Amino acid sequence: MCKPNPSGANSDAGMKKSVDPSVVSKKRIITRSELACHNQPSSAWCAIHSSAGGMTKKEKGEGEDDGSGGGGGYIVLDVTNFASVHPGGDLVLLAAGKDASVLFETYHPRGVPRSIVEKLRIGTMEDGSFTSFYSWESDFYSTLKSRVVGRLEERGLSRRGSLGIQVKAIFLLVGFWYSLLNMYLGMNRAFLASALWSMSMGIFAALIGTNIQHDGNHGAFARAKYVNKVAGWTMDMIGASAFTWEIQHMLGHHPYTNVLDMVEEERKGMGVDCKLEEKDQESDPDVFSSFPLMRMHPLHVPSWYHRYQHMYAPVLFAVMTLAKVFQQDFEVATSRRLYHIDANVRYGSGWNVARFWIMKLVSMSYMLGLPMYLHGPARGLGLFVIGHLACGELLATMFIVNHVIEGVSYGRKVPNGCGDRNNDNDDGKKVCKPTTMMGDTPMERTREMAHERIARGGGGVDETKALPSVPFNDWAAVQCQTSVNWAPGSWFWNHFSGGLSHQIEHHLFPSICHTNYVHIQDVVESTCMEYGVPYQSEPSLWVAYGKMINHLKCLGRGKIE
Ligand code: HEM
Repeated sequence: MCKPNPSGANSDAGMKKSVDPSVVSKKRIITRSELACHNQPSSAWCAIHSSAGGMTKKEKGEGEDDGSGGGGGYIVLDVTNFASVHPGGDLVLLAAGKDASVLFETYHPRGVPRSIVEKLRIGTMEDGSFTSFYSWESDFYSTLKSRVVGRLEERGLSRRGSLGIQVKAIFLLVGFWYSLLNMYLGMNRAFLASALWSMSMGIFAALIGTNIQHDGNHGAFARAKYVNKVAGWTMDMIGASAFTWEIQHMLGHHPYTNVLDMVEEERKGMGVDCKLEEKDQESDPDVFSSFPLMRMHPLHVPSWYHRYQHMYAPVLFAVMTLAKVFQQDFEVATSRRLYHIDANVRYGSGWNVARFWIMKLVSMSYMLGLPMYLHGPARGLGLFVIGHLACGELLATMFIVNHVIEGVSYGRKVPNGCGDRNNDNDDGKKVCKPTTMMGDTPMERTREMAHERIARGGGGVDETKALPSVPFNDWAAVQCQTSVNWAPGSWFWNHFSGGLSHQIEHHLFPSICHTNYVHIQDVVESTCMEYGVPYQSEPSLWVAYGKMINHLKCLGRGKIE
């Protein structure tokens, strides 16, 4: 329940329209539950780490040292009215009601002027409101940003949109509708012919998902926000909800890749489901959404059947999109939450809910209803399922290898320190070093190697320079520890996968169009090397797939707890 606050800014009236920041003291203390109330398009407040705002203590309005080193506290912005003028469109609303530091940092490679942040600022979060997994102290990410933006400018490339993505989008849309049409028209031919067209439709749907909607919803398909919106809607065109995808992918998976909140896991184990605003948002839904069917995180309790998960995983992957279209979308739209993530920011609006139902109805009528009418109920249903199986298999194959694979790290948030040798954390924060399934810490290994390289000199290394300090839980460094590339530098695979083959670059720069990843890959890799941060690449999709299956096999045996 949302409680009124002393200033009245959060009263019922306050919920209807945004607060005029000029009349609200920037020193006003805002609680976590108050922030959580402003979680809708009609009233959207978000918290960002004060260092994300790039502000000094004086600018924060606190006057005195708060002990945060300029980066410990959180400021609160009211972005309700700003959404209509925001260059990234209504993506800014995704931040509503939450700690939006990661979104704020990652979607603005050129930064955001302080004056804008100050204008939107309405207060400061109560001390201790959030305990984040991440550190923002190192200059690793800011160096990456300036080098990547510099490279794109040098080559005359736009950060968002490209001719390549637009031509490809037309080809994929034509391919999808042409396959669907041929599937309809095959009613007097052998079932096999229609089944092949249905598979083709499924493959085009998967590629629309990774190439058009993915960039569109990340704000990377084009410079114009309306074009991005339409590109994002292609998700609904292929039958799934773009809103649910945004909640799961942009609010869950991207900011908190492979991180598991152990308190929530413990609660779940005991059957306790506390209020949304009391839940920790820092947990990646992608690593636990398939549990207990599959064990994708080393801290999940293994069951006997997980021993066989590497065998049945490819079958489960294939039904993945069916589960999204028929179960997850409806559950999220009606409950307005996805696991621990508040989905009100999208499903709290009547227009959005109407759009959800209309698009479901329309897409189901041409993808399922019409084939059933033309081919008969059983054949029509069969064709629909065949299309989805092809779509699900391709999507999962290209996606899962990026985060569930030998060598990749997993993070965990725990209540009282980590307690084991590998994970002693010296700063009292409730985070542990990301480790692999085997318990090693790639970050430590990479930094040791970097120190040795520096000591040896040569190989382009400046031995007069010390290795820059990067905490193991630096946000950008965590992305490099938890994501893996395959076929890096390959123009073809980058285009085919919609940039999934350059997953490290994608996680670091989600708002940069995927056609640019081949142009920035070497910049990211060399900066990682310079800073002693892991950068894992597999030579091809096939090698990555083999390693993913092997990894699932080991996880299934419950080798490491
Ligand atoms: C929280 C307060 C936010 C403020 C004050 C803000 C402000 C801005 C500003 C000033 C720009 C223009 C930057 C430039 O020209 O390089 C911008 C661009 C953008 N914003 Fe935000 N933003 C906010 C949150 C968000 C969030 C939460 C998202 C995504 C979920 C987002 C996505 C984008 C995108 C995609 C662009 C275009 C980036 C580009 O041109 O490279 N913004 N924003």
